[in-house]
Amino acid sequence: MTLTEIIETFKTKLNPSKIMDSLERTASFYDESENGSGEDLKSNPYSNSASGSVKSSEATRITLNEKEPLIKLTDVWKLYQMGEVEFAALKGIDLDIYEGEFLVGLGPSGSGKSTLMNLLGCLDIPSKGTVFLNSKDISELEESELARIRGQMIGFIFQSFNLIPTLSTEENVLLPLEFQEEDVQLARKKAAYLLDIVGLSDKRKNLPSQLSGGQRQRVAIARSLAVNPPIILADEPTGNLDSKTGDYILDFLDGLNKKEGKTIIIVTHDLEIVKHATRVVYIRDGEIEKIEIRTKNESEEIK
Ligand SMILES: Nc1ncnc2c1ncn2[C@@H]1O[C@H](COP(=O)(O)OP(=O)(O)OP(=O)(O)O)[C@@H](O)[C@H]1O
Repeated sequence: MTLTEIIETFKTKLNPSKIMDSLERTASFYDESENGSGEDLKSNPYSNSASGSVKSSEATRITLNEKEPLIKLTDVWKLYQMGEVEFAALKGIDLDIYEGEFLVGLGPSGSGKSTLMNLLGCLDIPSKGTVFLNSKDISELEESELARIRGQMIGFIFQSFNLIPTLSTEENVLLPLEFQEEDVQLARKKAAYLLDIVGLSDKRKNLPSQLSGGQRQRVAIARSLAVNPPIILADEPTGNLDSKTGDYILDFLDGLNKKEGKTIIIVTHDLEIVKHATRVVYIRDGEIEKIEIRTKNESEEIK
């Protein structure tokens, strides 16, 4: 199925005209470039320099100063109604996350890690308490405003954020750029560049079903980086991966943190991930059990 055919299918079912217009422009660009434009898609479209970095030249500090948290949770509760019974998945979480941290949330199954990630990623709002993103109370924002901020600021590497099965690897990476109304030609250069840095240039035409689990995870990473967000949230990024692919992904995220200053937040069961952390938050039964600050030496000891 060609991209144009996929768009026609979507059109008849959904008809979100703005997105469709944008996708159509992409399709026409594809059709033209299929004939071979000979352009260099591997030069870094995020930067004027050829440093091989995702970092854009316009990347700047988000918070006013380093003492101000990028994300702040105060007395956050998440309650689920189970028939007559109310279940507290999070019980009064207080947590400040600063720009440039590599924060790992560790906890057993059912401790509330994914619930916490949904709140940190502004995908959900707390039942009680407040989540501030760059000093803005997220529950006071309109859904459209929240979606816009989320789209610009946060890249998600979640197992549940599945790739769209009918779109190729490259088209999946292009999607967030379409939502940001990125110039089609630049968007395509960005997608090609990102697929190159996650080592999947040769798979750009493949559908997700034609990729291994680790390759799909790498596409999800490329997609999460497409809009060059300053915050990356990852829920079990190494889950179901062989150790080699898992290490590759963690080293990649580590590089984004150390070289690009991106804020990385990961929740996991995987103790191996701790060695990359600047702080480890231990979660148990919906509460923070303890927080550990890690120095470089401690991180190296674990290796
Ligand atoms: N929509 C929901 N309705 C009711 N209970 C829920 C809901 N979502 C999560 N829970 C419960 O909240 C608790 C925390 O769930 P959560 O998914 O955050 O845990 P987790 O630490 O991420 O677990 P895992 O490591 O197994 O993914 C669990 O007891 C779960 O059953």
